[in-house]
Amino acid sequence: MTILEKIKNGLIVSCQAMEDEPLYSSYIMAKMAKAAESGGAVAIRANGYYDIKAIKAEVNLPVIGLIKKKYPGYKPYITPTIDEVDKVIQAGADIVAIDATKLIKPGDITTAEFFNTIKRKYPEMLVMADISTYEEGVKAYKLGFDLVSTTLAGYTDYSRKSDQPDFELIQGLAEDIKIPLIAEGRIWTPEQAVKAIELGAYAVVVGTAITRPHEITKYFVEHIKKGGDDLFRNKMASY
Ligand SMILES: CC(=O)N[C@H](C=O)[C@@H](O)[C@H](O)[C@H](O)COP(=O)(O)O
Repeated sequence: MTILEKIKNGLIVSCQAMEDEPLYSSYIMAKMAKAAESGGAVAIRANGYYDIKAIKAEVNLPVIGLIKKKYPGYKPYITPTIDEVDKVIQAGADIVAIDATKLIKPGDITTAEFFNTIKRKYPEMLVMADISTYEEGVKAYKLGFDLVSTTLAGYTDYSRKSDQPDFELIQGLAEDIKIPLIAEGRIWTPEQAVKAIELGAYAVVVGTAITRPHEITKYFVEHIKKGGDDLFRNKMASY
């Protein structure tokens, strides 16, 4: 089975912790990936050379690798230059995810130029386009990317903001591009994951709702507080 066949209609779990997060550790991310594998995930999305390496050693699943790195003066931070691409591939990733927005990347190069450089150097490598709008998704498809993901929807200055997944974008791109469209970003419930697949997504990525316990805790605490406030108000109103 090819990698794309393996991930079809499945759940990809993003196992990422940044330096300022409590679970920042390649050991912990590898265990997170192991847990995701036991639960039936079809692939893992991971950030950083050491995390990717540790995860590849721990699980028998395809890994979508990226390296988040900020360069002064440039906005793209997901695998923004060929140096990060090299490292992602050296770590053993099966797919490399890069910023494929319209934003100019370090070295003043466009997504098209960057993509061509990658494919010249690594013709066999699957490259995922992390995009934020419909136009960027269509452009990535036309450039020859292997997959498109809605990763950056809501995270560029000019894309639609919401606390929900961008279902309109998922549906629009799934209909109009002839390569796998991955639904990613703010998917918190199984119902939302199913909806994304029903709208045409090839697979779904869930990160925070599975692998960022501090955010999951916050989500519960906020709901309890809000519920508690409403309850309190209702109680007061009844006196
Ligand atoms: C915008 C950005 O930098 N997204 C990153 C991309 O790799 C990750 O921080 C997200 O966790 C991932 O996309 C999964 O999304 P969510 O955690 O919402 O399920």
